[in-house]
Amino acid sequence: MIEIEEITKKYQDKIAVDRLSFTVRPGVVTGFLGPNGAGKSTTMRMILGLDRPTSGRIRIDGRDYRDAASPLCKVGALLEAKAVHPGRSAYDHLRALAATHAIPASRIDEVVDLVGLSSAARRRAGGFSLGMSQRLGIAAALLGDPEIVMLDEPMNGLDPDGIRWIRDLLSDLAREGRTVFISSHLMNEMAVTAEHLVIIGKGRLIADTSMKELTARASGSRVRVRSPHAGQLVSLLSGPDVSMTYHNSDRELLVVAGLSAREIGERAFEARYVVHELTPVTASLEEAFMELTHGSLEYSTGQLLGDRSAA
Ligand SMILES: Nc1ncnc2c1ncn2[C@@H]1O[C@H](COP(=O)(O)OP(=O)(O)OP(=O)(O)O)[C@@H](O)[C@H]1O
Repeated sequence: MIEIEEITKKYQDKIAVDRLSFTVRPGVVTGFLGPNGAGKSTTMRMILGLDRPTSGRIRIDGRDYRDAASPLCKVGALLEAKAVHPGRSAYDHLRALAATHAIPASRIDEVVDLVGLSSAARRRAGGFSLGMSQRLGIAAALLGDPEIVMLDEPMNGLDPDGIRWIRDLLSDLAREGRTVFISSHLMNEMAVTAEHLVIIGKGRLIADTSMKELTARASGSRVRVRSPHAGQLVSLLSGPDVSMTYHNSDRELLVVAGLSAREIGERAFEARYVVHELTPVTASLEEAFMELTHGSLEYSTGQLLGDRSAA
Protein backbone atom coordinates (compact mmCIF):
# COMPACT_ATOMS: atom_id res chain seq x y z
CA MET A 1 0.00 0.00 0.00
CA ILE A 2 1.18 3.52 -0.80
CA GLU A 3 -0.07 6.30 1.48
CA ILE A 4 0.41 9.89 0.40
CA GLU A 5 -0.39 12.42 3.10
CA GLU A 6 -0.64 16.12 2.28
CA ILE A 7 2.51 16.27 0.18
CA THR A 8 3.67 19.51 -1.37
CA LYS A 9 6.66 19.95 -3.66
CA LYS A 10 7.97 23.38 -4.50
CA TYR A 11 10.71 24.16 -7.02
CA GLN A 12 11.66 27.78 -6.23
CA ASP A 13 8.36 29.62 -6.90
CA LYS A 14 6.75 26.74 -8.78
CA ILE A 15 4.38 24.48 -6.85
CA ALA A 16 4.58 21.14 -8.68
CA VAL A 17 2.51 19.19 -6.12
CA ASP A 18 0.05 20.89 -3.83
CA ARG A 19 -1.19 19.25 -0.58
CA LEU A 20 -1.87 15.98 -2.32
CA SER A 21 -3.32 13.03 -0.39
CA PHE A 22 -4.40 9.61 -1.65
CA THR A 23 -3.86 5.92 -0.99
CA VAL A 24 -2.97 3.24 -3.56
CA ARG A 25 -4.33 -0.12 -2.42
CA PRO A 26 -3.22 -3.65 -3.27
CA GLY A 27 -5.22 -6.01 -5.45
CA VAL A 28 -6.35 -3.56 -8.12
CA VAL A 29 -4.66 -1.63 -10.90
CA THR A 30 -4.74 2.08 -10.00
CA GLY A 31 -4.31 4.55 -12.83
CA PHE A 32 -2.68 7.94 -12.26
CA LEU A 33 -4.00 10.54 -14.68
CA GLY A 34 -3.48 14.23 -15.20
CA PRO A 35 -2.75 16.69 -17.99
CA ASN A 36 0.87 17.52 -18.91
CA GLY A 37 2.69 19.13 -16.03
CA ALA A 38 0.07 18.03 -13.48
CA GLY A 39 2.75 16.62 -11.18
CA LYS A 40 2.52 12.86 -11.85
CA SER A 41 6.22 12.20 -12.39
CA THR A 42 7.16 14.43 -9.46
CA THR A 43 4.79 12.47 -7.21
CA MET A 44 6.21 9.15 -8.43
CA ARG A 45 9.77 10.34 -7.84
CA MET A 46 8.82 11.33 -4.29
CA ILE A 47 7.20 7.94 -3.66
CA LEU A 48 10.52 6.35 -4.59
CA GLY A 49 12.48 8.76 -2.41
CA LEU A 50 14.30 10.21 -5.44
CA ASP A 51 12.89 13.62 -4.57
CA ARG A 52 12.00 14.91 -1.14
CA PRO A 53 8.60 16.53 -0.51
CA THR A 54 8.78 20.13 0.71
CA SER A 55 6.16 19.03 3.26
CA GLY A 56 3.93 16.05 3.90
CA ARG A 57 4.60 12.37 4.29
CA ILE A 58 4.71 9.23 2.12
CA ARG A 59 4.53 5.73 3.55
CA ILE A 60 5.03 2.43 1.79
CA ASP A 61 3.34 -0.36 3.73
CA GLY A 62 3.40 1.90 6.75
CA ARG A 63 7.10 2.82 6.48
CA ASP A 64 9.33 5.33 4.75
CA TYR A 65 10.62 3.74 1.51
CA ARG A 66 14.16 4.78 2.34
CA ASP A 67 13.97 2.55 5.45
CA ALA A 68 13.22 -0.55 3.35
CA ALA A 69 16.05 -3.11 3.63
CA SER A 70 15.73 -4.28 0.03
CA PRO A 71 14.04 -1.52 -2.01
CA LEU A 72 13.98 -3.39 -5.36
CA CYS A 73 12.03 -6.21 -3.71
CA LYS A 74 9.61 -3.75 -2.12
CA VAL A 75 8.86 -1.37 -5.00
CA GLY A 76 9.62 -2.17 -8.63
CA ALA A 77 9.51 1.02 -10.67
CA LEU A 78 9.90 2.23 -14.21
CA LEU A 79 10.23 5.99 -14.45
CA GLU A 80 12.35 6.60 -17.54
CA ALA A 81 12.63 3.78 -20.09
CA LYS A 82 15.68 5.24 -21.80
CA ALA A 83 17.66 5.58 -18.55
CA VAL A 84 19.86 2.59 -19.38
CA HIS A 85 23.59 2.54 -20.20
CA PRO A 86 23.42 2.43 -24.04
CA GLY A 87 26.56 0.28 -24.39
CA ARG A 88 25.30 -2.46 -22.07
CA SER A 89 23.23 -5.41 -23.21
CA ALA A 90 19.77 -5.80 -21.71
CA TYR A 91 21.00 -8.89 -19.89
CA ASP A 92 24.03 -7.09 -18.40
CA HIS A 93 21.84 -4.18 -17.34
CA LEU A 94 19.59 -6.57 -15.42
CA ARG A 95 22.59 -8.50 -14.05
CA ALA A 96 24.09 -5.30 -12.62
CA LEU A 97 20.78 -4.48 -10.94
CA ALA A 98 20.34 -8.04 -9.66
CA ALA A 99 23.84 -7.99 -8.12
CA THR A 100 22.89 -5.07 -5.85
CA HIS A 101 20.12 -7.17 -4.28
CA ALA A 102 21.62 -10.69 -4.44
CA ILE A 103 18.94 -11.70 -6.95
CA PRO A 104 19.86 -15.02 -8.65
CA ALA A 105 20.60 -15.25 -12.41
CA SER A 106 17.61 -17.58 -12.85
CA ARG A 107 15.33 -14.63 -12.02
CA ILE A 108 16.96 -12.55 -14.80
CA ASP A 109 16.07 -15.26 -17.32
CA GLU A 110 12.53 -15.36 -15.93
CA VAL A 111 11.86 -11.65 -16.32
CA VAL A 112 13.55 -11.47 -19.74
CA ASP A 113 11.23 -14.23 -20.85
CA LEU A 114 8.21 -12.63 -19.19
CA VAL A 115 8.66 -9.34 -21.08
CA GLY A 116 9.38 -11.08 -24.40
CA LEU A 117 12.98 -9.91 -24.78
CA SER A 118 14.69 -13.33 -24.89
CA SER A 119 15.92 -12.97 -28.47
CA ALA A 120 17.21 -9.40 -27.89
CA ALA A 121 18.67 -9.75 -24.38
CA ARG A 122 22.31 -9.93 -25.58
CA ARG A 123 21.99 -6.86 -27.80
CA ARG A 124 23.13 -3.38 -26.80
CA ALA A 125 20.27 -1.53 -25.08
CA GLY A 126 21.33 1.67 -26.88
CA GLY A 127 19.96 0.23 -30.12
CA PHE A 128 16.56 -0.64 -28.66
CA SER A 129 13.32 0.90 -29.93
CA LEU A 130 11.18 2.76 -27.38
CA GLY A 131 8.90 -0.28 -27.12
CA MET A 132 11.83 -2.61 -26.39
CA SER A 133 13.24 -0.14 -23.87
CA GLN A 134 9.85 -0.11 -22.13
CA ARG A 135 9.95 -3.91 -21.94
CA LEU A 136 13.46 -3.79 -20.50
CA GLY A 137 12.36 -1.18 -17.95
CA ILE A 138 9.44 -3.38 -16.94
CA ALA A 139 11.78 -6.38 -16.63
CA ALA A 140 13.98 -4.30 -14.30
CA ALA A 141 10.93 -3.24 -12.27
CA LEU A 142 9.85 -6.87 -11.81
CA LEU A 143 13.32 -8.24 -11.09
CA GLY A 144 12.96 -8.18 -7.31
CA ASP A 145 9.46 -9.76 -7.43
CA PRO A 146 8.17 -6.59 -5.71
CA GLU A 147 4.93 -6.19 -3.75
CA ILE A 148 4.44 -2.78 -5.30
CA VAL A 149 4.81 -2.07 -9.03
CA MET A 150 4.88 1.55 -10.14
CA LEU A 151 5.25 2.43 -13.81
CA ASP A 152 5.32 5.90 -15.40
CA GLU A 153 3.69 5.77 -18.86
CA PRO A 154 4.41 2.04 -19.40
CA MET A 155 2.39 1.91 -22.63
CA ASN A 156 4.47 4.60 -24.29
CA GLY A 157 5.96 3.29 -27.52
CA LEU A 158 4.27 -0.10 -27.37
CA ASP A 159 2.38 -1.42 -30.38
CA PRO A 160 -1.20 -2.77 -29.96
CA ASP A 161 0.14 -6.26 -29.17
CA GLY A 162 2.49 -4.80 -26.59
CA ILE A 163 -0.31 -2.76 -25.04
CA ARG A 164 -2.49 -5.85 -24.73
CA TRP A 165 0.43 -7.72 -23.20
CA ILE A 166 1.06 -5.07 -20.56
CA ARG A 167 -2.64 -4.83 -19.78
CA ASP A 168 -2.76 -8.56 -19.03
CA LEU A 169 0.49 -8.41 -17.09
CA LEU A 170 -0.76 -5.58 -14.86
CA SER A 171 -4.07 -7.36 -14.18
CA ASP A 172 -2.18 -10.55 -13.29
CA LEU A 173 0.10 -8.64 -10.90
CA ALA A 174 -2.91 -7.03 -9.20
CA ARG A 175 -4.72 -10.37 -9.00
CA GLU A 176 -1.68 -11.76 -7.16
CA GLY A 177 -2.40 -9.15 -4.49
CA ARG A 178 0.25 -6.62 -5.47
CA THR A 179 -0.17 -2.86 -5.46
CA VAL A 180 -0.07 -1.67 -9.08
CA PHE A 181 0.18 2.06 -9.81
CA ILE A 182 0.56 3.31 -13.38
CA SER A 183 0.43 6.67 -15.08
CA SER A 184 -0.67 7.06 -18.67
CA HIS A 185 -1.88 9.60 -21.17
CA LEU A 186 -3.70 6.94 -23.15
CA MET A 187 -7.20 7.38 -21.76
CA ASN A 188 -8.82 4.60 -23.72
CA GLU A 189 -6.12 2.18 -22.62
CA MET A 190 -6.46 3.31 -19.02
CA ALA A 191 -10.21 2.74 -19.28
CA VAL A 192 -9.69 -0.97 -19.93
CA THR A 193 -6.65 -1.42 -17.69
CA ALA A 194 -7.31 0.44 -14.41
CA GLU A 195 -10.10 -0.29 -11.96
CA HIS A 196 -9.36 2.68 -9.75
CA LEU A 197 -8.23 6.17 -10.73
CA VAL A 198 -6.38 9.02 -9.09
CA ILE A 199 -6.66 12.19 -11.18
CA ILE A 200 -4.62 15.30 -10.49
CA GLY A 201 -4.41 18.72 -12.09
CA LYS A 202 -1.94 21.51 -11.27
CA GLY A 203 -0.54 19.33 -8.49
CA ARG A 204 -3.91 18.96 -6.74
CA LEU A 205 -6.22 16.00 -6.32
CA ILE A 206 -9.22 16.18 -8.66
CA ALA A 207 -10.66 12.69 -8.23
CA ASP A 208 -9.90 9.49 -6.33
CA THR A 209 -12.55 7.13 -7.57
CA SER A 210 -13.37 3.83 -9.24
CA MET A 211 -13.51 3.83 -13.03
CA LYS A 212 -17.19 2.88 -12.86
CA GLU A 213 -18.13 5.79 -10.57
CA LEU A 214 -16.18 8.26 -12.66
CA THR A 215 -17.80 7.44 -15.97
CA ALA A 216 -21.25 7.18 -14.38
CA ARG A 217 -20.85 10.59 -12.74
CA ALA A 218 -19.66 12.21 -15.96
CA SER A 219 -22.36 10.69 -18.13
CA GLY A 220 -25.14 12.51 -16.25
CA SER A 221 -28.51 11.35 -17.50
CA ARG A 222 -28.10 11.59 -21.25
CA VAL A 223 -30.16 9.23 -23.34
CA ARG A 224 -29.88 8.46 -27.06
CA VAL A 225 -33.31 8.31 -28.64
CA ARG A 226 -33.89 7.07 -32.17
CA SER A 227 -37.35 7.58 -33.59
CA PRO A 228 -39.01 8.46 -36.91
CA HIS A 229 -40.88 11.04 -34.77
CA ALA A 230 -37.73 12.73 -33.37
CA GLY A 231 -39.05 16.19 -34.33
CA GLN A 232 -42.35 15.65 -32.47
CA LEU A 233 -40.45 14.17 -29.48
CA VAL A 234 -38.53 17.45 -29.12
CA SER A 235 -41.82 19.30 -28.45
CA LEU A 236 -43.20 16.48 -26.33
CA LEU A 237 -40.18 16.18 -24.02
CA SER A 238 -39.16 19.83 -23.72
CA GLY A 239 -39.19 21.30 -20.22
CA PRO A 240 -37.22 23.64 -17.95
CA ASP A 241 -34.56 21.07 -16.92
CA VAL A 242 -34.41 19.18 -20.19
CA SER A 243 -31.95 19.83 -22.97
CA MET A 244 -31.87 18.07 -26.31
CA THR A 245 -29.44 17.77 -29.17
CA TYR A 246 -31.04 17.24 -32.54
CA HIS A 247 -28.72 16.15 -35.35
CA ASN A 248 -29.24 17.71 -38.78
CA SER A 249 -27.32 14.88 -40.43
CA ASP A 250 -29.43 12.19 -38.77
CA ARG A 251 -33.00 13.41 -38.35
CA GLU A 252 -34.13 10.36 -36.40
CA LEU A 253 -31.56 10.80 -33.63
CA LEU A 254 -32.00 12.85 -30.48
CA VAL A 255 -29.77 13.05 -27.39
CA VAL A 256 -31.76 14.02 -24.30
CA ALA A 257 -30.35 15.26 -20.98
CA GLY A 258 -32.52 15.70 -17.90
CA LEU A 259 -34.90 12.75 -18.37
CA SER A 260 -34.37 9.04 -17.78
CA ALA A 261 -34.80 6.43 -20.52
CA ARG A 262 -37.84 5.18 -18.61
CA GLU A 263 -39.53 8.61 -18.54
CA ILE A 264 -38.84 9.17 -22.23
CA GLY A 265 -40.16 5.71 -23.17
CA GLU A 266 -43.37 6.16 -21.14
CA ARG A 267 -44.11 9.61 -22.55
CA ALA A 268 -43.46 8.47 -26.12
CA PHE A 269 -45.74 5.46 -25.56
CA GLU A 270 -48.58 7.66 -24.20
CA ALA A 271 -48.30 9.92 -27.27
CA ARG A 272 -48.14 6.81 -29.52
CA TYR A 273 -44.74 7.69 -31.04
CA VAL A 274 -42.67 4.75 -32.25
CA VAL A 275 -39.20 4.59 -30.65
CA HIS A 276 -36.47 2.39 -32.15
CA GLU A 277 -33.71 3.09 -29.65
CA LEU A 278 -33.50 4.31 -26.03
CA THR A 279 -29.91 4.08 -24.78
CA PRO A 280 -28.52 5.67 -21.59
CA VAL A 281 -25.17 7.15 -22.67
CA THR A 282 -22.10 6.34 -20.61
CA ALA A 283 -19.28 8.83 -20.97
CA SER A 284 -15.93 7.50 -22.14
CA LEU A 285 -13.04 7.94 -19.75
CA GLU A 286 -11.70 10.56 -22.14
CA GLU A 287 -14.90 12.62 -21.86
CA ALA A 288 -14.96 12.22 -18.07
CA PHE A 289 -11.30 13.23 -17.88
CA MET A 290 -11.81 16.32 -20.05
CA GLU A 291 -14.80 17.34 -17.95
CA LEU A 292 -12.88 16.98 -14.68
CA THR A 293 -9.57 18.49 -15.70
CA HIS A 294 -11.05 21.40 -17.61
CA GLY A 295 -9.41 24.41 -15.96
CA SER A 296 -6.47 22.36 -14.67
CA LEU A 297 -4.46 22.44 -17.85
CA GLU A 298 -1.08 24.04 -17.45
CA TYR A 299 -0.96 25.18 -21.09
CA SER A 300 -4.46 25.18 -22.50
CA THR A 301 -5.11 27.09 -25.73
CA GLY A 302 -7.58 29.38 -23.97
CA GLN A 303 -5.08 30.24 -21.29
CA LEU A 304 -2.40 31.09 -23.83
CA LEU A 305 -4.76 33.41 -25.66
CA GLY A 306 -5.82 34.96 -22.36
CA ASP A 307 -2.18 35.54 -21.38
CA ARG A 308 -1.47 37.21 -24.72
CA SER A 309 -4.46 39.52 -24.61
CA ALA A 310 -3.51 40.55 -21.07
CA ALA A 311 0.04 41.43 -22.15
N1 LIG B 1 13.28 19.83 -11.34
C1 LIG B 1 12.31 20.71 -11.59
N2 LIG B 1 12.51 22.04 -11.47
C2 LIG B 1 11.53 22.92 -11.70
N3 LIG B 1 10.26 22.60 -12.05
C3 LIG B 1 10.00 21.29 -12.19
C4 LIG B 1 10.99 20.27 -11.96
N4 LIG B 1 10.39 19.07 -12.16
C5 LIG B 1 9.10 19.32 -12.51
N5 LIG B 1 8.88 20.65 -12.52
C6 LIG B 1 7.59 21.30 -12.83
O1 LIG B 1 6.61 20.73 -12.00
C7 LIG B 1 5.38 20.55 -12.69
C8 LIG B 1 4.97 19.09 -12.66
O2 LIG B 1 5.85 18.34 -13.50
P1 LIG B 1 5.73 16.76 -13.69
O3 LIG B 1 6.82 16.36 -14.64
O4 LIG B 1 5.69 16.11 -12.38
O5 LIG B 1 4.30 16.63 -14.40
P2 LIG B 1 3.66 15.38 -15.14
O6 LIG B 1 2.25 15.32 -14.69
O7 LIG B 1 4.50 14.18 -14.96
O8 LIG B 1 3.72 15.88 -16.65
P3 LIG B 1 3.88 15.07 -18.02
O9 LIG B 1 2.61 14.34 -18.22
O10 LIG B 1 4.06 16.18 -19.01
O11 LIG B 1 5.08 14.18 -17.88
C9 LIG B 1 5.61 21.09 -14.10
O12 LIG B 1 5.16 22.41 -14.16
C10 LIG B 1 7.12 21.03 -14.25
O13 LIG B 1 7.55 22.00 -15.15
